[in-house]
Amino acid sequence: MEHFFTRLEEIKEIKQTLAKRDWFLGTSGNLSIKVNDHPLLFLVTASGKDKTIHSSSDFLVVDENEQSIWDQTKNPSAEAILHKLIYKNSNAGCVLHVHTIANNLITQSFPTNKEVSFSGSEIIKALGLWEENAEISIPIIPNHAHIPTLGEAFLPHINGNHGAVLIHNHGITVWAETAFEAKKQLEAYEFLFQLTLQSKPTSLSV
Ligand SMILES: CSC[C@@H](O)[C@@H](O)C(=O)COP(=O)(O)O
Ligand SMILES: [Zn+2]
Repeated sequence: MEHFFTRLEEIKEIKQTLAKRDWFLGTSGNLSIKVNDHPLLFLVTASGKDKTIHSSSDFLVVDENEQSIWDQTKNPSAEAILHKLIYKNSNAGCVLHVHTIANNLITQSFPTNKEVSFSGSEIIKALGLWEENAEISIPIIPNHAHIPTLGEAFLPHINGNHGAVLIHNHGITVWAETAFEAKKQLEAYEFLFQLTLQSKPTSLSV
């Protein structure tokens, strides 16, 4: 139980920090953190809430079928299936999804089902790449309105315990083994998007 409350505090703190940055405009975004491996249980944001307002009912515990195990009065995030797929196919412990102007604009610059690559910035080290001239690539998938179809497009890109997928004209989903790492990586990606959009086009390649 101590483990549960520690995880809850971690994800609440991330929600508060990201809310201060206006990364949950229009009720967008969803966050989760794993609380048990077998059976899979994770805390995930309730669907459709104003995520800049914080209360004790912000998160639900859901199982591997994305069903709330205690509270039936609220629905889990509509995108809980993506979080579930990540937890079932990696050792990730935390998943963060945000819509920002920068991550939307980046997807508009490139075709879907391709990837966008970044290099030449020190912040790439925050993504775990320490070699000189390291390059990081992020896939861009179509924004299927049917969430199981979105899940099918997402699944092939879950290739490790940390990673990221851009959804066209929608947002980014980032995962990592810990909440600290997931937040750090999300911030590094958003830094790269903003840097690229505000720089000359030469730092961007497909
Ligand atoms: C209102 S934003 C669009 C939503 O459908 C979705 O993309 C989102 O990020 C938030 O959905 P939610 O069900 O609150 O987790
Ligand atoms: Zn979304």
